[in-house]
Amino acid sequence: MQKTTIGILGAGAWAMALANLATDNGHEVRIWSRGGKVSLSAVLQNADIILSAISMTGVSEIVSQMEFLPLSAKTIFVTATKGLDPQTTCTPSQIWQGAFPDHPVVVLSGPNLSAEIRQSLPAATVVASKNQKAAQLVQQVFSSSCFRVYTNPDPIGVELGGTLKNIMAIAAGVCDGLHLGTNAKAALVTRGLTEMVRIGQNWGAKTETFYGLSGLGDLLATCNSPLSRNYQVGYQMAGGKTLVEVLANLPGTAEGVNTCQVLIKRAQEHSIAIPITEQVYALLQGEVTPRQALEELMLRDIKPEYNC
Ligand SMILES: NC(=O)C1=CN([C@@H]2O[C@H](COP(=O)(O)OP(=O)(O)OC[C@H]3O[C@@H](n4cnc5c(N)ncnc54)[C@H](OP(=O)(O)O)[C@@H]3O)[C@@H](O)[C@H]2O)C=CC1
Ligand SMILES: O=C(CO)COP(=O)(O)O
Repeated sequence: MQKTTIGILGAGAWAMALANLATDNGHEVRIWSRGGKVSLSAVLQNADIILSAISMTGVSEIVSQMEFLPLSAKTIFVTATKGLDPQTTCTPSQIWQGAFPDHPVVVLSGPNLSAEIRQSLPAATVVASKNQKAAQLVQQVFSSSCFRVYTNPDPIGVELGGTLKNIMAIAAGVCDGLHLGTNAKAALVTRGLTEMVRIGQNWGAKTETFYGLSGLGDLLATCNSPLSRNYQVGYQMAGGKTLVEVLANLPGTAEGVNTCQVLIKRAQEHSIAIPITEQVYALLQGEVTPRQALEELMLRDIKPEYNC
């Protein structure tokens, strides 16, 4: 395929794993980070693709900086951040699209623990956009024998899958940390997926997207791996540490902590039932112990599995 120029925003674990994939495929990659030597305008100049893999806390800020910088009219934006904006509850792709309405925006999300990808272990992901050509170009740029990339026409569904599973990964870490067993874990992950689908439907996402790689796939990866920072938050809190203690030693970002807070706000505004998220939030706030959170979930009113 043709060689493209890719500007990558962020130099964290995920940004560098994606940079390696594109470099290995022969593309020109320029990396920007706030502490780095290369200027933002130099990284953006004539870029075919600008990929953001910065934490949610930095997205609005970087978007505002970029609005005043020159861009190629053909530039495609790719967002790989898994979080929600605390002020607006918007997803990263909504922020990028709002600021750059004339450019295609592609969401890249899937079961992609960066430490495994950097070892070239096999993995699959999804690139989703309303602009099919843009998604196909990004698919080609990152596809390889160890990284299989699928396209998808539901960006909000793909993005929410990767974002919401972080909360369930915290809960799964608690489940394993308390040694609650395989039945409990299966129940948690399954009801967690139901909760994710309910939130997604309210947001206008397609239900089937949540049963794909970016939903169920990422849920399975992060709820079962000690490599997941979100899982580690829950696991270590179940072991008696406070959130502050866990975050002080965590390598990198656990987006589920902030996402949980934003989701509580959004669920209240839209009357969405999110019992697991509520318990994770109460735990993170120090309002309940892991055992109390478990008890609250187990003793909820009994009811049918699905609302028919
Ligand atoms: N690691 C993984 O396995 C995966 C991560 N993701 C998602 O990718 C995103 C980044 O994760 P990850 O790379 O692991 O996190 P890291 O903590 O390793 O890196 C975060 C990056 O974001 C930058 N950043 C943070 N705040 C700002 C800001 N205000 N302005 C500019 N840059 C900022 C950091 O810069 P600095 O170093 O200067 O602080 C750093 O480059 C998250 O949303 C995560 O959920 C998605 C899939 C896989
Ligand atoms: O999103 C991820 C894997 O797909 C990374 O998970 P953590 O952010 O919990 O490490």
